Amino acid sequence: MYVVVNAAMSADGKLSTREREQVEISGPADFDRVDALRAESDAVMVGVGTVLADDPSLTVDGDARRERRRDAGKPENPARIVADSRVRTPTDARVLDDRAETYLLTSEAAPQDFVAEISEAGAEVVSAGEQQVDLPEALAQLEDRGIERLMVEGGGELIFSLFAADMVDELSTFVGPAVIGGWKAPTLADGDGFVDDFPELSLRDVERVDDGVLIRWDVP
Ligand SMILES: NC(=O)c1ccc[n+]([C@@H]2O[C@H](COP(=O)([O-])OP(=O)(O)OC[C@H]3O[C@@H](n4cnc5c(N)ncnc54)[C@H](O)[C@@H]3O)[C@@H](O)[C@H]2O)c1
Ligand SMILES: Nc1nc(=O)c(N)c(NC[C@H](O)[C@H](O)[C@H](O)COP(=O)(O)O)[nH]1
Repeated sequence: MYVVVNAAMSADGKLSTREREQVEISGPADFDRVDALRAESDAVMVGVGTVLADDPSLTVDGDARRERRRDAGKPENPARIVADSRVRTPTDARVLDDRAETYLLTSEAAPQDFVAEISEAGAEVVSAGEQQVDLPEALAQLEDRGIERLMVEGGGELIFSLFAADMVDELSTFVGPAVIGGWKAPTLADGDGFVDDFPELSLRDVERVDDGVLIRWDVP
């Protein structure tokens, strides 16, 4: 599986405010690039923190892009994946609508009645790990179901775990023209953080987009 992480951060490296309120960091050209990236992917993944904060739909916006996918014999929208160890996704979340297939990755710690409810609401539940989703195991199960190219949109906790599991192949960050600040505001990689053995990145390219900068890194 090839894993691309994409996120937008403020000039000071934050993904959103300390209230975890979504901020439009990207401009129109960057949002359009994100839509194209979604359309090129077999699945788009977020952590449940992002579902609770933003209620994203994670579908492809551009009609022509959805049509191209159909012409290529693919579903109109990529699958959606939510890492949600204990099933905190609300049953009325947009990721559970019928516009795309949705996988909920959970752990053995997920209450069985929540698992039943979320399956009834339309998600396919994949269980891996004891307390937290075991990402390598869960993503291997999804690879068996044909997900080869995965785009991850965040947030910071999930992105950290993917780096910690050495599962990221590519990182794109749009750095936008705002300062958000705040000790508690989510950053690109949160979780426990690394103290040594930092993942090394190799700079692929840098481009001016909207009023910010798009930086693309390979993770060798
Ligand atoms: N600017 C951007 O590009 C962007 C993108 C996405 C999210 N965001 C923002 O990020 C914030 C949410 O980020 P976050 O870090 O709070 O949550 P997150 O989206 O990273 O979700 C984290 C949650 O995922 C679950 N999870 C399951 N298995 C896990 C694992 N192995 N490792 C880590 N988490 C696992 C846990 O319940 C954990 O609490 C929101 O404020 C949202 O607006 C911004
Ligand atoms: N690329 C990007 N630039 C931003 O400025 C920003 N705030 C996000 N945030 C990502 C977050 O996950 C959002 O929730 C989804 O981008 C919304 O997705 P939908 O349009 O609802 O599908 N992402």
